[in-house]
Amino acid sequence: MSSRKKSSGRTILSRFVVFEGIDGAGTTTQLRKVASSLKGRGHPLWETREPTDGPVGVFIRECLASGLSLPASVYAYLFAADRDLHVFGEDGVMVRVGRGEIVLCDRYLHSSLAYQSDSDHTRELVEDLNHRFPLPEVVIYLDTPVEECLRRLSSRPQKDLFEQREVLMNVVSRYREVLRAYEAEGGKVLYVDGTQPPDLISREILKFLEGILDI
Ligand SMILES: Nc1ncnc2c1ncn2[C@@H]1O[C@H](COP(=O)(O)OP(=O)(O)O)[C@@H](O)[C@H]1O
Ligand SMILES: Cc1cn([C@H]2C[C@H](O)[C@@H](COP(=O)(O)OP(=O)(O)O)O2)c(=O)[nH]c1=O
Repeated sequence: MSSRKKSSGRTILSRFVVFEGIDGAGTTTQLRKVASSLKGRGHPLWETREPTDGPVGVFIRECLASGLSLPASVYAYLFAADRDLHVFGEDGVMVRVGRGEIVLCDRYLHSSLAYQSDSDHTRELVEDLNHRFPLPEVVIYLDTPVEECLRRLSSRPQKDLFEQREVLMNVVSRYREVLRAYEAEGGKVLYVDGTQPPDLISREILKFLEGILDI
């Protein structure tokens, strides 16, 4: 099955599945559970994440962990640079979906649009920097209230730069716009209640994916 579909000009990559949500929403937990289930069914898949474990991604994580308050535009450039290698690199997303793998990715360009677009100027910059990247076939959005996320994050040894109430409240409202625009471009979104027990969530996600991927 072709890995590329055109919709409104943007390439939509079949078998490319992205997990999104604010910090603490449960994306890492769900990606791991869904990956384990799909591997158990014999599907070749790649578990990946942004920021990546590549050189730019590692640098970004160091900046976030240190609380380095760079302008949103600078983070936009950094995430886009990390994404370029992640998507177009020799062992990246494009190559892997092209050879039939399912790619499960914890965060993608939707995070840039939600976290870095804190003004009209940066929103335009983020859109410019990300318009050449292909879109995933599916986004799984973990809809978990900010207060619940903050409660979960409180058990972490340190808070990253964006893990603050006011920041996350703004990110949630931007995610809504971002995902509506993605759906208008032909993307499929599953909005799942992130406060449910983890196993219930992953069962809901797998049921949704069974209807879309040939799994
Ligand atoms: N559905 C859930 N209910 C309660 N706690 C959860 C749930 N999903 C994840 N958690 C817990 O919340 C914390 C953050 O989960 P994680 O998957 O790392 O979130 P994210 O990757 O979105 O930041 C972890 O301690 C995890 O065990
Ligand atoms: C991919 C991406 C992540 N981020 C942010 C979201 C997170 O605060 C941080 C790191 O993501 P992550 O390691 O997924 O943090 P968490 O597990 O708490 O969700 O990077 C952006 O601001 N823009 C982006 O484009």
